Amino acid sequence: MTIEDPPQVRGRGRGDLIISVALNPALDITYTVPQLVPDTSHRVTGVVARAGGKGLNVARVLRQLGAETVVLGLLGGASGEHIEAELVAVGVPAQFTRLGAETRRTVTVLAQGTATVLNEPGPHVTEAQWAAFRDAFAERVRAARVVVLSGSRPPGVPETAYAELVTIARAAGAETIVDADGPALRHALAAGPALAKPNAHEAADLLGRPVRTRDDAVEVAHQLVRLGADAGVVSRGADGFVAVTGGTAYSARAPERVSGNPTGAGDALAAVLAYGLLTRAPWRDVLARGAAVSAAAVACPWAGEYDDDLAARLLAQTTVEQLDREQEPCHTSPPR
Ligand SMILES: O=P(O)(O)OC[C@H]1O[C@](O)(CO)[C@@H](O)[C@H]1O
Repeated sequence: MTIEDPPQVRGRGRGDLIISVALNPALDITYTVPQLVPDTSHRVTGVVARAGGKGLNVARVLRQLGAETVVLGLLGGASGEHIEAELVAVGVPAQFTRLGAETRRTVTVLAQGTATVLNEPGPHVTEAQWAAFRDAFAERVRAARVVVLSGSRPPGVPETAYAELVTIARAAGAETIVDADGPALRHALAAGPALAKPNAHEAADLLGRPVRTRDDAVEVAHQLVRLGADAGVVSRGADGFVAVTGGTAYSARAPERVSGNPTGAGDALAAVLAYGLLTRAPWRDVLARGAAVSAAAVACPWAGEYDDDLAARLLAQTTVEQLDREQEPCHTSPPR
């Protein structure tokens, strides 16, 4: 199956639910300083604390897109309570497996158009807590059509975690998007997700060298497909992203550079791709919308939302370029 060929059989009368998995949510602290200078102290001119982590950002954008979504994740301590209260306040449904330890914080320092990000590793998760989460996921995924698996794993969650969740989701008839890196991405690819979406930095590991150019990104997107995904998308920050499915590569980019906070732009792209899988919109339209919405997310000061008006204006001028078809080797395995 390629992304362009919608599956003929849908689930057992399931609705339009998209699950966004948040194994390592975070209280995202964003500081603004006039200038960031290492080895000096700084007066912070702006402080914002918001519920974040990739899974939460994806869910928020899905909600803004009009999708029905629920966050499934792991949470603990006072920052966990803050996160849960905030999700209730913004109307994003969530179901968390409780941890004894404190949910992490991340710190983003905005200065002169740059964003410096410090991500804590997260709380330790026991085997029993991971098993409890997996059971809750297996139950809930039966009602879902699409699952987004994004972000880092807290200590204690195995590197096969996303692979296990892809396998459970596929068995339940739901499609999966994986946004991860390192061994977690490799294992998840082998489990056959519908789509993998690392950024260029995260994908470098698969190429064995930095992903610098568009050609590098195309090469590694093909690699994502060879390793098991139906489609591979590699995001390249302000340069947009490349997407490969069915042996064909596409490049999409917003028509202008948007200044602001790029944190969470990749999460906005993952949300649009998930919504595209759900609606089976034409692939090119999904890619154009992904480029417009992720660029419009940069205009918002915090991760997990995008500027609606800007997204509509950018979308009207976004073009998706089809690149060369890859020459398939003779020994490729048959499509699933
Ligand atoms: O899960 P990680 O890969 O550690 O990334 C977490 C961070 O990334 C963001 O989700 C932005 O992509 C932030 O909200 C922050 O929490």
